[in-house]
Amino acid sequence: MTAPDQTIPAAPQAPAGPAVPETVAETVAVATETVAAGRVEVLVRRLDRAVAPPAYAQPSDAGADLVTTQDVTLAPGERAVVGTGLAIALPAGYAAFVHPRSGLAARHGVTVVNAPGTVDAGYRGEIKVVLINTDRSDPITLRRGDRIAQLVVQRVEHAVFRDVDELPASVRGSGGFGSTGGFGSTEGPGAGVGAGTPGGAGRESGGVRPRA
Ligand SMILES: O=c1ccn([C@H]2C[C@H](O)[C@@H](COP(=O)(O)OP(=O)(O)OP(=O)(O)O)O2)c(=O)[nH]1
Repeated sequence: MTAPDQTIPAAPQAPAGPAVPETVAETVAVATETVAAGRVEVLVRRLDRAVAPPAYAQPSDAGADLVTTQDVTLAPGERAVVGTGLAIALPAGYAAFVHPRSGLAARHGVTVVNAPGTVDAGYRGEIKVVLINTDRSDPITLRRGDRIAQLVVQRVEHAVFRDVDELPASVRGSGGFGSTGGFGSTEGPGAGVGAGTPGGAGRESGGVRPRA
């Protein structure tokens, strides 16, 4: 494998990202080091060889930056599906989440429509970012190599969904959006979305009753 001539740095101001192992021995060494450091190894396939693997700009960052592989101009209110040039294989029990970058959001109103986008462990296609320009007057142009989003890798539980007739009581009950007050809600618990549905807010009935 030859090194790419022109790699798009994932985080230009950050220290260089992880070196890409070139041989089997290097790959094994990197994997061993990763496990020893208590980190999860994520295999990255660079569909666009000029794109570096995702990198954390700071050691304590939760998200690794993703870049766009294309120039894109978004008019006010316009959205676009943008390629990152990367595909990954996550270990079973993990997912990766495509989050907006706060700086882009605060300065330009650019965010991720489906935030956070969910990348399933079994997905092998290119990671795409669904961007939208929420600014009401200014278009924005993003250039190939610009950092547009961040990828957060997390362990996820697989639930066993058990069908029951009643749920255990809780302090919140079925009080939904806004039921704890604020934004004009003056009626307290039970006023929010969800109140009044079967088994409503403040319900006192007891434990789980399995479906007969
Ligand atoms: O921001 C995102 C979100 C998803 N994906 C990829 C990875 C994910 O595994 C796949 C499907 O995403 P999701 O399950 O969210 O989409 P869906 O609309 O529910 O599609 P599907 O029916 O294929 O699950 O698309 C991305 O590349 N970027």
